[in-house]
Amino acid sequence: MAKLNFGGVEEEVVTREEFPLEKAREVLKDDVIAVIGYGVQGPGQGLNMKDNGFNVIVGQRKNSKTWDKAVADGWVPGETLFDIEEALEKGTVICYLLSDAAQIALWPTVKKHLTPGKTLYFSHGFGVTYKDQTGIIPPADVDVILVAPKGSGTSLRRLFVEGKGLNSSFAIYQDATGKARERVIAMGIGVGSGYLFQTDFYKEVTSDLTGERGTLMGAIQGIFAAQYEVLRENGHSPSEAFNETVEELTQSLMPLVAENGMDWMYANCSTTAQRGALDWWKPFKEATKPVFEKLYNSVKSGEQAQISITRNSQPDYREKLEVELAELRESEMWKAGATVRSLRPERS
Ligand SMILES: NC(=O)c1ccc[n+]([C@@H]2O[C@H](COP(=O)([O-])OP(=O)(O)OC[C@H]3O[C@@H](n4cnc5c(N)ncnc54)[C@H](O)[C@@H]3O)[C@@H](O)[C@H]2O)c1
Ligand SMILES: CC(C)(O)[C@@H](O)C(=O)O
Ligand SMILES: [Mg+2]
Ligand SMILES: [Mg+2]
Repeated sequence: MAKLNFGGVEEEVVTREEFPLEKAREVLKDDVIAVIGYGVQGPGQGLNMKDNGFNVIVGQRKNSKTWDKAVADGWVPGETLFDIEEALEKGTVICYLLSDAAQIALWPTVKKHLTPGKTLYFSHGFGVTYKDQTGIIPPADVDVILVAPKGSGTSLRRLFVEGKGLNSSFAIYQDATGKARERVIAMGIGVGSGYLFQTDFYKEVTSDLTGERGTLMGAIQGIFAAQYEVLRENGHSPSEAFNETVEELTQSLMPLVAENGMDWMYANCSTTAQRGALDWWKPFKEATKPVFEKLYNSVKSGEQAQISITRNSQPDYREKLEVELAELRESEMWKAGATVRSLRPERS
């Protein structure tokens, strides 16, 4: 593993150079990798592994939209696409990529097919960390591993196709074969990770649940909405408010942050902007830190997991989510956003 200095802290990471794809293929050459579930991660990881030369099959409910999507993506019924039980039977590595809530309902079926020597693979520490709530307790004679791409399965696939890669964390919960380490790294390389950093199941789930509720998804929408509202309440037009809140960030400034860090983005703005940003980031930090602390505690206590399980286990959870997503989509801010996006020169 390469030792690198992350802001003064030494960490070990696994790069593609030290664990090349050929080695990953060699490690898993006798395996049948069964991707169970074809939502967001299923297609990303499954297609990347297939294109990387691994022996991959998909297990999905027949007569479902996602079965049809799998067929459209090139998986062949009876050859590489099976119903869930058949895929569980054939797979030696079971990639459990159903939604976290659905993993609970299907667990007794999965467990039945986890014969000694098989590998149970997750992309989230959720199921086993919150085992008191999920009932997911793997048998002792299987390897239990995790590769969690740090981003959407959609980006995982897109970046792979572009010859790039998302970073992933990896963890070992149970090493029954003594080979779990090389097998988890081989899976991580196989799904198209740019590099891999080690964690454990607990740290993965607590950081991941915090991140997506926080700056990655929840907090960002909250801050956008607050600023947009203040601008509108003070007489600014929707296009001005949207451009000054979202469009400039995603189109101009975040790419600069991604490329070379925050100070470099600041340095590419006016001295007036820099003065203001340097003065104001601290009050924003102070105002939001208590919310992040509350969030982290709610994750740590298992409350966030329980909410997710309860809400996403209801038979009509999809319809209810769709109503809430539609509320966002139909808000003035995001409707203004749709118009702004349509005006991007590359779209016209
Ligand atoms: N979405 C992401 O990009 C992402 C990123 C990193 C990690 N993860 C993790 O990867 C795993 C899979 O997440 P996802 O977002 O791809 O899942 P998802 O919510 O898209 O659902 C995956 C599949 O579960 C199926 N499903 C739902 N309920 C079912 C049921 N009762 N019986 C059988 N199948 C059912 C759906 O049809 C779908 O094919 C989760 O552990 C998640 O936390 C997801
Ligand atoms: C893509 C995310 C937010 O990183 C993932 O954690 C998820 O749950 O979908
Ligand atoms: Mg997540
Ligand atoms: Mg995540």
